[in-house]
Amino acid sequence: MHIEQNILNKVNEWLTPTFDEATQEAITAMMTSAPKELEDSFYKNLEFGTGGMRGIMGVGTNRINKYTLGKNTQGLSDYLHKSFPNEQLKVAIAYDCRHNSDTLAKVVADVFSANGIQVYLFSDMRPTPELSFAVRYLNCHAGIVLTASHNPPEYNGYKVYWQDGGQLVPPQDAEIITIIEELQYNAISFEANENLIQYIDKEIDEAFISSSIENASFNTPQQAKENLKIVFTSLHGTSITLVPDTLAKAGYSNVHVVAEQAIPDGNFPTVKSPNPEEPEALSMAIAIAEETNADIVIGTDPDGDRLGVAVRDLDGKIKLLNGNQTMVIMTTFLLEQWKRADKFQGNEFIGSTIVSTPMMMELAAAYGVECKVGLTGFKWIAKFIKDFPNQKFIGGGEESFGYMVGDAVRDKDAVAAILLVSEIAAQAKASGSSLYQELLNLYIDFGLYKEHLISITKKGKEGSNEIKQMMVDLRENPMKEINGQRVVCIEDYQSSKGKDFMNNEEFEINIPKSNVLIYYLEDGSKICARPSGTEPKIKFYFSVNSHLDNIKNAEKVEKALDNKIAAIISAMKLN
Ligand SMILES: O=P([O-])(O)O[C@H]1O[C@H](COP(=O)(O)O)[C@@H](O)[C@H](O)[C@H]1O
Ligand SMILES: [Mg+2]
Repeated sequence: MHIEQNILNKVNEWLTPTFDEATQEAITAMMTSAPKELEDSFYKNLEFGTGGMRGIMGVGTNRINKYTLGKNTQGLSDYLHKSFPNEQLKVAIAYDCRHNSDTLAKVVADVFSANGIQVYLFSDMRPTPELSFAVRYLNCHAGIVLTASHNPPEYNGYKVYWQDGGQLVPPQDAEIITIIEELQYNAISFEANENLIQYIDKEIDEAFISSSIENASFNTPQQAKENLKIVFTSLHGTSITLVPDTLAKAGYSNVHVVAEQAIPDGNFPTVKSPNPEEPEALSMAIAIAEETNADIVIGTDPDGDRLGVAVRDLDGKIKLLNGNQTMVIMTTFLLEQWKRADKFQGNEFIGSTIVSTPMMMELAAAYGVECKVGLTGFKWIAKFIKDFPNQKFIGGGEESFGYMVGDAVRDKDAVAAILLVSEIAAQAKASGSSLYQELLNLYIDFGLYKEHLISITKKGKEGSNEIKQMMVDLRENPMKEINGQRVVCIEDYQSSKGKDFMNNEEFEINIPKSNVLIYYLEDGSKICARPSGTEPKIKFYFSVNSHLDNIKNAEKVEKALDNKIAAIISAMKLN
């Protein structure tokens, strides 16, 4: 196999004494046994994606290891010193349940401390939203979480937070990358200053739990809370450290924790994928809910920022909701609470993303609040809060099972979202309704919106090129008609240009550029295509909708919409 010279140059650098023996030995072995893997490991440097940097653990510039993360941290330390001269810099660090997350967290802490930066390091694994909270609580300049969220076990990652508690957004991420790229590996200071590393745990936990309860509790009577039977699973991840405690403190005593999945384990042994987006992830919890006659099933991803919810439908069958459905239920509930408490001042907003359900806009309009819509990634919702300090954020979410209540945490937060969804379910049950019934009521008011996501995995350098090519093909041969419906508008977020085919007018898109295409069809359907920024995948999002006149017809209408999505998928040759 031929490996390009520039890749070989990088490989040779990693065979010098700057790198430890184990690293050098691993590289030497790959040269003969796995040249393709060697190429994938070195052909580029890790990049910031939708949710920080993510990659497979191993040797190389395109892998997660102590050198790539050490270099990131050295670059970030330099950038912090430049951004805040003459200040005692402070950072908070958390990590998840993955292999090496704890040791990599210590490497990151060491490098920051070696650069004279005060470090607050969680003494054990914690959910990502707690880190966002801690950054603000401890007045830190930045924060890091060692996690690859729900990715497969061989992955790890580096989420970076700024002083507002939100993840880095452009152009700041590019500025930091420039500094990191200019650094040599031998410029990393690995020698810890232990005096600057302070371990944190209980105090932050208590503050975080109190804040979650304060933000996501809405006067639910104690009896209603006790009557709600919850099954909860942490899917071997971090949320076990806080969620049962938070639910108990909030008054929910009828909680069954899935014991087998409560054991943190980076192999995620009982699931194919620890991602609540995958219907299979909650199957163990759902089985327990069937046995115990529970009302609601809730599961979180390994870093505790996404949540999956399953509830009983009108026939009592357990039904998994998707991220869009939980998002509209939670948002409506919040808006309704604000309305009832007469809290609206005219400057409130909710937040969502361009690939999430358009129903969010309808909800906002109905309550007379603004819906700000950003690119994919919760960091864009957090940025709205930072950029519009005179407006009040009520809540917001995205299709990929993430939700945020209020602005104490500046990233999606499954801990607060679990409380909120429990409040909704408990209040609905107490009034003889159910969470599912509440969703159907929304469909009567706003139309039945059905969304679906397809992800096509394409790994490595070749896969990444194929994904790029698929996006190029979509741009070069714009679809005029899909499944018998005219394409009435196309938005290209890479060129920031849209075209309305009804009046043949072009328009500018006023949000930052990103490799995303959106098609709108004549019948109100919407299709988005984009490469994932966290995994080697291309994603296609479908949204269709229909009027619903009577709850009794919901199942029939939903089925018809499912069929429509299936027909669109075949028309686009994606199956
Ligand atoms: O993976 P998490 O839970 O950190 O979540 C991250 O990735 C998701 C998927 O991104 P992509 O479609 O680019 O893969 C984003 O929606 C989310 O906002 C981001 O925080
Ligand atoms: Mg996550």
